[in-house]
Amino acid sequence: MNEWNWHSRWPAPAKLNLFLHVVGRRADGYHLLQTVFRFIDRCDWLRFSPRADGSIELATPTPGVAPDDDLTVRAARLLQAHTGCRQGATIHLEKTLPMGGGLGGGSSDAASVLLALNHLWQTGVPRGELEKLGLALGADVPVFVHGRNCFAEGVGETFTDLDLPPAAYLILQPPVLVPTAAIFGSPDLRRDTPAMRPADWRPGIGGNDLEAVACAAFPAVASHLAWLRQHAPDAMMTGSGACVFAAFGSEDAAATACAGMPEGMIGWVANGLTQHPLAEIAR
Ligand SMILES: C[C@](O)(CO)[C@H](O)COP(=O)(O)OP(=O)(O)OC[C@H]1O[C@@H](n2ccc(N)nc2=O)[C@H](O)[C@@H]1O
Ligand SMILES: Nc1ncnc2c1ncn2[C@@H]1O[C@H](COP(=O)(O)OP(=O)(O)OP(=O)(O)O)[C@@H](O)[C@H]1O
Repeated sequence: MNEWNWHSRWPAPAKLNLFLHVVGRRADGYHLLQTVFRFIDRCDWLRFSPRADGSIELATPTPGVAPDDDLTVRAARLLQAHTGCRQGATIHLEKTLPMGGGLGGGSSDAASVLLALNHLWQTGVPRGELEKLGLALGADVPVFVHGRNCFAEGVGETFTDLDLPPAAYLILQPPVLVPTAAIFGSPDLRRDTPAMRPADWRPGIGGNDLEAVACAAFPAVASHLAWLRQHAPDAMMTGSGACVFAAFGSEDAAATACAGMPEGMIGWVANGLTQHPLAEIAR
């Protein structure tokens, strides 16, 4: 795709988990999931400048994250190490997505860095190999590299692609940062939901097994969910929280519910994407 170059502004879209079941646990403690990932049109944005000195610099440090720990920097260095590439880059990251929001913001940033620098450095790593590389950075990174809405299994790295109908979502952003590891580590988490066949899933099937634990630990998640359920009974949490969302029949209906939010509640309308905006790169 020739239109992507060093002058481009690269999107890193958010995801929603349209359902999320915990169906088991691996020996290393990671959980076996079944989930449907849907990309939405709310994004972080990245720009890159080339560097001849081979170093990776983040020009816009993320508040609360040391630059060396930032998933963007770690992704760029991982690609360098994997390919032996001697080129560097300065990364500019414009954050829109909340951290610890269950929208996969940091994971999406990392995936877009892998896709963008693989293209800009011309390192030619095939997408399937990039997905595996991404898994070393986090369980949510591979799906953003994969680029298709899908039913995911394993720890979230085995995909069955899905064509999802258009949908408008109202997403509420409780003012808390939910630590994913603490939710998965809770003794109260149910880990034995029976697995389903990907072909049997339809929109509306399944809930989020992490929701009860997150609501108990973070009352703001519970109160936002309770408010949203008055307008849309199918509302649920995405990922390990904190954000909660519901699908509406139209963007107008979602916007009307959004306009009725109580003072101080943060929420916004987003549309489901048919695929990741970088889905065709490196395919
Ligand atoms: C909840 C989801 O957002 C659903 O899409 C993801 O499963 C979380 O993916 P992520 O944020 O990329 O998570 P990671 O950074 O890989 O893992 C954070 C922590 O969550 C726990 N974790 C994560 C994923 C998984 N399938 N099982 C787990 O038990 C592990 O304790 C891990 O140390
Ligand atoms: N570029 C980045 N953007 C956001 N978080 C980052 C970044 N780099 C590192 N992090 C760390 O990753 C943590 C998780 O961030 P992220 O926004 O991916 O959470 P999340 O939306 O809950 O993701 P998930 O849905 O994957 O659980 C943050 O609390 C932060 O410490």
